[in-house]
Amino acid sequence: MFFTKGHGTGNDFVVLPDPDGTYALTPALVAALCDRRRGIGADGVLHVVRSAKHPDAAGHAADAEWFMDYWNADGSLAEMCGNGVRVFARYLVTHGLADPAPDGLPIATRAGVVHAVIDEHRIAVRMNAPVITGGSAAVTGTRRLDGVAVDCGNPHLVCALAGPLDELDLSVAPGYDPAVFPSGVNVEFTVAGAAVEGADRHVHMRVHERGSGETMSCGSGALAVGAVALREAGLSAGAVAVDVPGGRLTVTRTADDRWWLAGPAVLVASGEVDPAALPGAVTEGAE
Ligand SMILES: N[C@@H](CCC[C@H](N)C(=O)O)C(=O)O
Repeated sequence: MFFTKGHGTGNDFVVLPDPDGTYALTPALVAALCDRRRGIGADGVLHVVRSAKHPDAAGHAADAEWFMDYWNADGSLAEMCGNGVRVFARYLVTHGLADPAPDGLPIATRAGVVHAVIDEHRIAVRMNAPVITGGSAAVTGTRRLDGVAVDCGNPHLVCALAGPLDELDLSVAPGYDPAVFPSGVNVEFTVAGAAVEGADRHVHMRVHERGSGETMSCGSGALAVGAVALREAGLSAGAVAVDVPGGRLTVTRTADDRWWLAGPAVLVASGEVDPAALPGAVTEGAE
């Protein structure tokens, strides 16, 4: 299987090109590819397949040629991955599978079609509007933290802290209310930052992702954090700089209610992986 490795602010992915949808990926194969010691290692897999060739995206084929079939490192599927879309767009354009469109390259996801605007260093994605759905709480260590539930296509819980983020132990998954999040949740922990140029708000964030553990960045998580920060500031439009362990993402809500997620997206390596050499000699699903 041919692959490319890429990342957006340290949120890293194995990109698997399969335009005609000949792979039947399995959770075991995805988990083996993402294994950081015995596989390639990544937070998730971006399966690059034509929308028309995948049952989860066939309904979007008229609007978006390409479907980002996103898998978490544990082999679970997710509806959305904001950094993944940006790396996916970089892959399509770099490999001549799509042209950068000035009004945005459409990409189908399980949460609908989003649009990526590409330049040399940054990729901005027009995301679907995040929806604040209410309150809930997360438990980390001995602390119970109130948070705001946000639907970005995938579920998020944004918990603001007074103290430093580096005191949190995110090697253990935070507890959450399964009645509020029956399919699990990505949990963002935030601390307000000092003012930065070009942003109305500045937030530091760490994240524990459903299906991947603590990652260096989460684009949809940054979108959720941006939505909460703008709401708390009483702003109906504005920009939020979100600093994650892997760099900076910018979330912008425009006056006409468009939501943008922007930051770097980089391809770092390409190669071939032998599924038979992966942990558990996973061959099923890799033709
Ligand atoms: N890192 C991603 C989110 C990936 C999916 C998430 N773990 C989930 O299960 O919802 C991002 O950049 O948005």
